[in-house]
Amino acid sequence: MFNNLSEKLDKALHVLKGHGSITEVNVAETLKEVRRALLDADVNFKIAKDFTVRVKEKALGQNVLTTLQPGQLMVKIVKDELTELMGGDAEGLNLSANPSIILMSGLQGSGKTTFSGKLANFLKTKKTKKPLLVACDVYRPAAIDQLHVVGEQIKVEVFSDKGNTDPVAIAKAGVAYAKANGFNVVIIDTAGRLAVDEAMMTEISNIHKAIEPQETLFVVDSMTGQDAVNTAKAFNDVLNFDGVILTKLDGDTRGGAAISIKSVVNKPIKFIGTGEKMEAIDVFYPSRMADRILGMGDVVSLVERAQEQYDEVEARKLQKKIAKNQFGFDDFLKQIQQIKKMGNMKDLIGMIPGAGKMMKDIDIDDDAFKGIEAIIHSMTPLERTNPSVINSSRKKRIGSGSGTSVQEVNQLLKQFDQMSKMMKMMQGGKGKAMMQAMKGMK
Ligand SMILES: Nc1nc2c(ncn2[C@@H]2O[C@H](COP(=O)(O)OP(=O)(O)OP(=O)(O)O)[C@@H](O)[C@H]2O)c(=O)[nH]1
Repeated sequence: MFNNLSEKLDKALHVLKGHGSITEVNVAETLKEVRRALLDADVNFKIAKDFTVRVKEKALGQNVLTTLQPGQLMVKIVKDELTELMGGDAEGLNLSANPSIILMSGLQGSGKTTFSGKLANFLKTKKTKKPLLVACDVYRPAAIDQLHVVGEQIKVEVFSDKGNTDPVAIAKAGVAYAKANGFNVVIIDTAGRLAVDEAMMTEISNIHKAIEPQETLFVVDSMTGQDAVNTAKAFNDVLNFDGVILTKLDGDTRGGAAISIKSVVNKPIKFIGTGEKMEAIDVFYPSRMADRILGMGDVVSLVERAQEQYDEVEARKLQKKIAKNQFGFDDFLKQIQQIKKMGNMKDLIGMIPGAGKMMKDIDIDDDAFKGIEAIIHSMTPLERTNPSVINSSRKKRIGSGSGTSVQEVNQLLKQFDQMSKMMKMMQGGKGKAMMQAMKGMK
């Protein structure tokens, strides 16, 4: 996420981060570089210019150069301004009505259908709501099918009416169905077009008038940069929407949309989409995003994601197994699956302060665990619970079964052995011995 921008800002702020004396001249030079970095990230020219002017004014106002740690203060000012630019505080959804109606708008392919599913899943699991999805794309039957597939996947009911060509009527019928059947949130997925056009705007505005949603959300593909901002403006002029959803932030987006959208339409970004899976949704926190852009990581979100996957009962079972030396490959597999549920690896690593920069040239694919999983899947139940039985002929069989080499099998066995020892030590509180063991690990 935003690798290029992070790298450029890091370079721009290098001097201020304590790598040289700070003078009025290099502060000015730094700000010029910051502006260049923002422009390269496709941030609107005026926004980038105003941003640096504000940072400069603040720096002057706080007499940065005379403070004890001018560099750090400057970085803080940049961070605060970046946070402010992206919206200040996080803003949630208004779900006070029963049912609360949420209308999705946006261009075709922006990710409306996917996000509708993600949001329904999010509200169901986190806010214990009972959502209903309503399919209002009357032009593409495939779009209705897609929403049904999503609904099945997350176990949320989908309301549709395939023969009906009137999206307003479907939306109204969907809301009536929700009221009659005890759904307290209605998420209405609408049809998008390839570009902003009058027919689409009239249609969405008619749906909007007819159902009076509590939340009208505008979904936009962050990869489209400045176009995203222009489209947002066009939709906002017609719908006066309540919030923006930025999708595809997991890709190689330059970041311009995330930074500029709030100041152009004066509406908060409420959620971001970070992948194709239903779990790849995050509440948008401007301050955490600023931390990430400035390479400071986002430990809070990382811990939150870990907590979401944390199952106390399972954790206790695991603890007992470790204590009894019974931690096997099946348990290991479960752990891997839990990590995978937390999101894609590059994204997770980017949340660790400093790690994003360190790992920027290393290609971490989402299937980083594929080899390990294949090896474990090729083991027999006995081998999984009791790896010591794995002799050389078993290793050969596992290697050919998993499409890996005997060396790879050996490597995994060795790492697993070291890890088991380490976990045992952690249980016993033998910190020093654990450090010794860790030295031998990759
Ligand atoms: N990588 C990534 N892909 C996404 C994300 N959100 C959606 N997609 C993908 O983007 C494509 C378009 O998403 P849809 O949800 O079908 O878009 P839509 O806005 O409903 O499009 P129409 O129904 O055609 O109007 C699909 O292939 C999704 O899997 C995201 O956050 N990250």
